[in-house]
Amino acid sequence: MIVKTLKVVKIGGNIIDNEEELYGFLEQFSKINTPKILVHGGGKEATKLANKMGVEVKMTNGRRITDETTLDIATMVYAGKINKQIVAKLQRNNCNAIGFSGADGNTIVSEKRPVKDVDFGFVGDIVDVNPDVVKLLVNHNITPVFCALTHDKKGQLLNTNADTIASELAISLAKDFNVELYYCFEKKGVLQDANDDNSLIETINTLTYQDLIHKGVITDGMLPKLNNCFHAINNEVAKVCVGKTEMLFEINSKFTNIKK
Ligand SMILES: Nc1ncnc2c1ncn2[C@@H]1O[C@H](COP(=O)(O)OP(=O)(O)O)[C@@H](O)[C@H]1O
Ligand SMILES: CC(=O)N[C@@H](CCC(=O)OP(=O)(O)O)C(=O)O
Repeated sequence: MIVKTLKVVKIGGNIIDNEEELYGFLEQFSKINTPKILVHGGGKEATKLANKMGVEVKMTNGRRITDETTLDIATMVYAGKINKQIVAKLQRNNCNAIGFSGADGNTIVSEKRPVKDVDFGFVGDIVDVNPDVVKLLVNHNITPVFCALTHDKKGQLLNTNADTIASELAISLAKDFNVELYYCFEKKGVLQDANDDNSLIETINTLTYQDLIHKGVITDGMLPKLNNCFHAINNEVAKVCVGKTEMLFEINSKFTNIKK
C-alpha cells in the first residue's frame, strides 16, 4: 500500500504579524499538492490586543497565563480574526480550507492544567486527538486550519500552545500518513546565537538537545517548540524541521533537522 505524505505546517507569531510575508506564504502553501494541515499561533497579536485593552500579559516558560479575560482575547484573536483571515486568503488562492479549534469536530480534547508552582488558568494540556474529521477532509483535498484553542468536552475552551497542537495532530495522523512536520518562524532554524542568522544548527538529536538546553541556547518559546519536535519524532512522525517558510518550497534552503 502506498502511504500518502501529509504535511503539517505550523506558523508562528512573527509570520502572522507580517502581512506581506503571511500572504506570500499562503500563496505558496496553497500550491502544495499533497494533503496538508496548517496550524497557526498568534501570541504576538493576542499580546498587542491585551496591551491595547490594558490587560496585563504574563508568560511563564513560553506559556501564557490565561485568566478569563485573556481567554476571551485568545478566542477573539486566534479562532476569530487570524483563523478566518487565513481561511479567506487560502480560498482566494483556490485552496479549499476550513477553520478549526479543537472543539470543532471534537478534534482536540484537553484538560485544564493542574495548579502546581504556577496557576496557568485556562490553559489546556492535550489528552485526546480525534483525527477522523481531519482525515476525511484532507482525503477530499480540503485543508484544515487549526488555531491555538482546544476544549475540555465539558463546554470549556482552553488556550493551548500552537506548537503542541501541531505535534499532537501530526502524531495522531502518523498511523495513516507519512507525516512531515514543519515549524516555521522568522529564523533560519535553531541558532547557536539567537541574534546571528549565520549560526544555524543544522541537526539536533536527543543528545545534543540536552546539551543545548544546558548551555542556555534553547530558552523561552524555543523550549516548548523543541520539546514538541522531539515528542513528534519519537512518536512515528517521519520528518520534523524548524526554520523559515522557504524550507517548504526551496530545495537548497537550510533549516534545522530534528533527529532521534
Ligand atoms: N537559539 C535560538 N534559535 C532561534 N530562535 C531563538 C533562539 N533563542 C530564542 N529564540 C527566539 O525564540 C522565538 C521563537 O519562539 P516563539 O516566540 O514561541 O515563536 P513562535 O511564535 O514561532 O512559536 C524566535 O522568535 C527567536 O527570536
Ligand atoms: C498556552 C499558550 O501559551 N498559548 C499560546 C497560543 C498561541 C501561540 O502558540 O502562538 P505562537 O505560536 O505565535 O507563539 C499563547 O496564548 O501565546
